Amino acid sequence: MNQTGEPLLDVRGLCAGYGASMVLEKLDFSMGVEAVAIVGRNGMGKTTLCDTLVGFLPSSDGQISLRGRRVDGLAPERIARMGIAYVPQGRRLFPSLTVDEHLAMLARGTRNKRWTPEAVYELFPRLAERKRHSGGNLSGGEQQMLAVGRALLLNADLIVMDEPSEGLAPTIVDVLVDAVHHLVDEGVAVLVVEQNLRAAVRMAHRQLVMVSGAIEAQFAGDELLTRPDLQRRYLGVGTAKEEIQ
Ligand SMILES: Nc1ncnc2c1ncn2[C@@H]1O[C@H](COP(=O)(O)OP(=O)(O)OP(=O)(O)O)[C@@H](O)[C@H]1O
Repeated sequence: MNQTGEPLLDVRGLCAGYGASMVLEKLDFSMGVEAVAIVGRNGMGKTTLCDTLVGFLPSSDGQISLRGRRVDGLAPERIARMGIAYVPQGRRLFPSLTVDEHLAMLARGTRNKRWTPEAVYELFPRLAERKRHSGGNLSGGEQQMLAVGRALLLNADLIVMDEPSEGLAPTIVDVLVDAVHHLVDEGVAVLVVEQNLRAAVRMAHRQLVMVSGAIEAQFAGDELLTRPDLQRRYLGVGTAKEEIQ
């Protein structure tokens, strides 16, 4: 919330889907300048929510507001300019462009703005060492850092990340967790979809559980991690030790 009590992002009664098949069913949530995780079983609509928030998928009903301004119905480029950046699953980088070139492409017009390629290199020193490597030659973790760096160069108020820890080594997940905390300290909100519950809990103090296209429950801190009964009920996992990474 800001000083006027208005949330950064407010989602009300959001409905979206593919043709006749509705996936998001009157979904509600709001968030301030904080990190919030969306967790849930496969196929519950998490990626559909991300795609709808950033305008890749049109909503069929409901509202999405960023600092009180409606963004639903706008084109993705417009939503990005208004302050929502997307780090999609799979990262979508250009295999033949170098790290520097990826960042330079978005750095135009970043004068006097908080996030510059230099600031991204400071946040991820590993990327600075790889400046001249092409996207196709980066490790999964480096690709993820570059994808987050690109989103930062849009000087967004909110970054939506879909499964950022997927396929990454634990030490690289640690770097991402630190980066998310740093971003929030810098005033950038992060909405992160995560299958990895441990990573979700470490990145975000507040976790929303998505069931069949709606937010069914909300947890804070590490309660979900320590409660196998809740994991079974909401995430469909067996025992915490066996299945939570
Ligand atoms: N392009 C599409 N066309 C039709 N149906 C789709 C499309 N993308 C996703 N779906 C369906 O929408 C539902 C929600 O999928 P979504 O990918 O949003 O779930 P998810 O919670 O992100 O799961 P996962 O973690 O497996 O990606 C699923 O039933 C899926 O089959």
